[in-house]
Amino acid sequence: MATLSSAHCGSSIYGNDHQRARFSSIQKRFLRSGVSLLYQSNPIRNVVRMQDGLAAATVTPIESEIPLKKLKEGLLSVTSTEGKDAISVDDKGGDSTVSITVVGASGDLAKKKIFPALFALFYEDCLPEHFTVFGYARSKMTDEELRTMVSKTLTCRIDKRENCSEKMDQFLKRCFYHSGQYDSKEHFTELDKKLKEHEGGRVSNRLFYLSIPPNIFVDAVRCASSSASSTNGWTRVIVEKPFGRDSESSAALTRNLKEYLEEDQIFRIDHYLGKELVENLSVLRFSNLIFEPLWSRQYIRNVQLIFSEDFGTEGRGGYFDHYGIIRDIMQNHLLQILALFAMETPVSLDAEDIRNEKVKVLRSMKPLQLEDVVIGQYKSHARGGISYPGYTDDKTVPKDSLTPTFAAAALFIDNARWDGVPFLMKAGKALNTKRAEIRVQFRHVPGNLYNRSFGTDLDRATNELVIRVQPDEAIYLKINNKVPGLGMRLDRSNLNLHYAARYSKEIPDAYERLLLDAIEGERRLFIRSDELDAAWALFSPALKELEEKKIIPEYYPYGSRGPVGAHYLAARYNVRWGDLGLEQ
Ligand SMILES: NC(=O)C1=CN([C@@H]2O[C@H](COP(=O)(O)OP(=O)(O)OC[C@H]3O[C@@H](n4cnc5c(N)ncnc54)[C@H](OP(=O)(O)O)[C@@H]3O)[C@@H](O)[C@H]2O)C=CC1
Ligand SMILES: O=C1O[C@H](COP(=O)(O)O)[C@@H](O)[C@H](O)[C@H]1O
Repeated sequence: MATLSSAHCGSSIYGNDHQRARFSSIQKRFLRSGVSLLYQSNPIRNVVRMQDGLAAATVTPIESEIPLKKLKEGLLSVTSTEGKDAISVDDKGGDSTVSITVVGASGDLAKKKIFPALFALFYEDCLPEHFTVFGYARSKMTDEELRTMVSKTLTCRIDKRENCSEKMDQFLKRCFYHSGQYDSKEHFTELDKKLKEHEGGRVSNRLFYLSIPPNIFVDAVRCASSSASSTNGWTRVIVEKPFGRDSESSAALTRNLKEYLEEDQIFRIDHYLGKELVENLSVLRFSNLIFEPLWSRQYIRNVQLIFSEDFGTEGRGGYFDHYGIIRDIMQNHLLQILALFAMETPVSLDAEDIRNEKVKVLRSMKPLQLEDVVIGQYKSHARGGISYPGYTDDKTVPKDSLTPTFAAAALFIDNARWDGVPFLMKAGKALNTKRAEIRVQFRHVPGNLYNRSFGTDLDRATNELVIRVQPDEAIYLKINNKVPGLGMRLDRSNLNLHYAARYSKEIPDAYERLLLDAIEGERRLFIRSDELDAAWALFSPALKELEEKKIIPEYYPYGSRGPVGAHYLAARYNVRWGDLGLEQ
């Protein structure tokens, strides 16, 4: 019997019923050929994967009596295309390899996030046995210089420091560099040659991470797909945002990418979907009976999605000025959270089932109305003897720029569950705090016996569920509680799940989860093209109007709480921002 060893990298999503059912049908066919498989949830080590109607399994036999006569090196790889009802046995011998090419390796995101995430996966033993990392960019660098650059950004987890430098050395030895233009097929052909050398004749799987400015996405994809695609394994491309700047440009980008790639090869990344607490949203809601019955207009008064940073656009003003905060944060990160929050129960945890539900929510929403948006821009401010620059003080930003660095918006979902419930978003740079959170404010308790204890301010008495995505991850529920003692005094207290106190394990960076998923072919946390279209349809008209009418943003001092207009907007819907209370 073939057995599979267990590990910790894959997620239990692979163990859902639907996938188990598919696996069991493949298992039966295996049995006919004299091999039995055990279902195993870890897809990397055992390479047991179920994806989009395609199920694939690679099994390393441990017991010698397994009848795998026709296979070399004890490896069996089987793929089955659902629907076509076909199983092909691949007996090439040798296993597969994954080559990860970071296109734009000299850039900020590559250094800050991608290489460190790859190292963390390596450290955790989550990368396949045979993998290579290639940096690709125009800058001239040797392999050694890339390694030196990368090494400066690597850290080991606080809870895992053993063998740290040894592991870093091992990882760096797997990193290589190729210098080339993004629009040169010839240069990608050279890369292909190098990749092949490292792949050593194994089945080659290739992941390209486009960490470059969006205007060169299509050039890079054209060249990579024609000159450096895998010929016998998969080729996938991770595309970074921005995916266009409105409906038209986004559709054009999708069209152009699809000239060279199939939709299932495109992994549009929204790193907020890789954050631990965003991933936990569905778990919280669908696996706890106490929440799901409350998850509707009947009990929820409003939902707030809040993002704030306590620094400005420093260093990224050139990019930012072309997009602004609505495109940078709201149309993607906050809207994705909203869709996950508000979707109906998916048929299963399969990527397509989840994404189908997200699209339905997005398509049920009313496009954002101009009167439901407030925009702001930070101005310079001196505090404690330090002077903080205004947005337009950045040399890469035009002095007369009207680009919003802050926005608040009210959105509505026109469906039976959410009719009339305001979903308020607020996002800003250069504010007084750094945080991202979801706040769910519940309705007042009808005929509350204890109303007298709260006076006229009933808002103070309503329950609020806060999911603090970052920093210092937590989920807490504000409840009314009797202050211990002989009297009858109530206060507001928190039932608090504070991650640092509850879990000793360091929370992985979002990019780790997403890179691992892309390697595994798990698409659940990536944006499908119809989701993207629906997301742009909500924001494009208001964005166009804001720009055409040259609406002047409300100026707010660097480090403040942002424009007061945000409060008026909330008040119009009878809402008070939850992050501004005395006890938050
Ligand atoms: N940085 C961040 O925090 C985030 C970035 N992103 C997205 O990720 C992608 C990469 O971001 P980031 O690393 O900041 O980008 P960079 O501006 O640092 O660009 C990455 C690399 O692309 C090359 N490059 C830059 N400008 C041009 C140009 N005009 N023409 C050709 N090549 C160019 C440079 O490499 P070389 O000159 O060596 O070829 C550069 O090192 C972008 O799409 C960005 O929007 C998304 C979220 C956050
Ligand atoms: O996508 C982006 O996200 C970052 C914030 O990401 P976080 O994980 O640090 O919260 C933001 O600074 C940047 O402007 C935006 O492009």
